[in-house]
Amino acid sequence: MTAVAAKGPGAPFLHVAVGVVVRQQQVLLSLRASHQHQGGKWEFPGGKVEGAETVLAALGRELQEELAIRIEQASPLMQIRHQYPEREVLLDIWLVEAFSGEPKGMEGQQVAWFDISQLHTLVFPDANQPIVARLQSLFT
Ligand SMILES: Nc1nc2c([nH]c(=O)n2[C@H]2C[C@H](O)[C@@H](COP(=O)(O)OP(=O)(O)OP(=O)(O)O)O2)c(=O)[nH]1
Ligand SMILES: [Mg+2]
Repeated sequence: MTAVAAKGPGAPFLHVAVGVVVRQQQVLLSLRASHQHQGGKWEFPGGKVEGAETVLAALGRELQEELAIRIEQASPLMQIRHQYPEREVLLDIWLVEAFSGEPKGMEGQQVAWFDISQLHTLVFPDANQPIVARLQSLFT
């Protein structure tokens, strides 16, 4: 069962597996559909952790479903707890250092590679700012 959205301290939060897929100095992003929560913003691909799944298993499943790639090597990068007005999320963020297949938007979403040095020009969900900062310090 997926944790449901609710407000306030101690309330259930949404556990989200997030993949920072890197290749050379670039990172892969997907555009969230306008009808989604935080729609119209660029995201790191991923999605909700389901049931008893590990975060890495959830990430593998989501990257397969959304991009048709298979993770070959990944390591934990950071966690971010963020309270949106509508819901609280725990982003479990992994660096995906190797993968097989060529990513494509399997759910009709726009996907693109961006130079890490250009990430500051894009609009991300509010929770993501620390990820962008970390990547810029790691890759420059
Ligand atoms: N994937 C992803 N989600 C993010 C990022 N930043 C951020 O705040 N989120 C939030 C937005 C959503 O509230 C939540 C992800 O939930 P979601 O509903 O899109 O997950 P999902 O892919 O399982 O979607 P679905 O199958 O239910 O459509 O995490 C990010 O960089 N990537
Ligand atoms: Mg998703």
